[in-house]
Amino acid sequence: MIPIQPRIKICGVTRCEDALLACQWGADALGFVFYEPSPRAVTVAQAQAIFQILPPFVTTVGLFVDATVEFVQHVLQQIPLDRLQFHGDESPEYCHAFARPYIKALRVRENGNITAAIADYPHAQAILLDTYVESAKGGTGVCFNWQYVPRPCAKPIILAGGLTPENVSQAIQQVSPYGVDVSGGVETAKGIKSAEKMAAFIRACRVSS
Ligand SMILES: O=C(O)c1ccccc1NCC(=O)[C@H](O)[C@H](O)COP(=O)(O)O
Repeated sequence: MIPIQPRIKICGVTRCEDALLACQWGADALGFVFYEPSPRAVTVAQAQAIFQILPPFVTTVGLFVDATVEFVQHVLQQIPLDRLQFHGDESPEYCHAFARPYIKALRVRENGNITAAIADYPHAQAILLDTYVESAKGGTGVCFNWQYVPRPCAKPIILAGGLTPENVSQAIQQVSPYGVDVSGGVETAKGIKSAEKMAAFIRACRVSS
């Protein structure tokens, strides 16, 4: 039987060289943060420069946090994003209104039951589970207890939050997610990806599946 390999998304890409290396090592998707307070935020111009050098067959994901409809549309008009990712408190109606495939991020709290929250987003293509941290909306480098991932789940699950080359293998074995998403765990500084860490992360994903 062919083993099921989790899809790998490298999030918070800000530089052409990091995007190219991530693709070279075999990342399936790249995430671009359109949320100004984030240290990993990109401008439309930065994202356009990266898109010009991307190879084919890599899914591009635009990440927004409680953005205005106008801002999301403004970005969509200028950048051919494959997917939208909503990482704030966006309603199901808001997420669906763009008529684009989207990923809804939900942040898992201590002892949190997220099954009901997942059911609130019937049109989401996948649910990304990240760690609830009061002071930040995401990209915290903090893991949640993977026992809280509902199994089976009505939607494909993308596991995020504090994943690293060291723990991703254990995460995949425990959760069997559709995909994994990493930001801080493959960086040398916020927004600056490490070639070695990206390679190690992707290798660990492939070995464990
Ligand atoms: O990366 C950010 O700075 C960020 C800010 C606000 C909302 C979301 C953000 N990132 C979302 C991601 O997709 C991250 O990959 C995910 O939260 C996991 O991050 P990490 O724990 O650093 O791997």
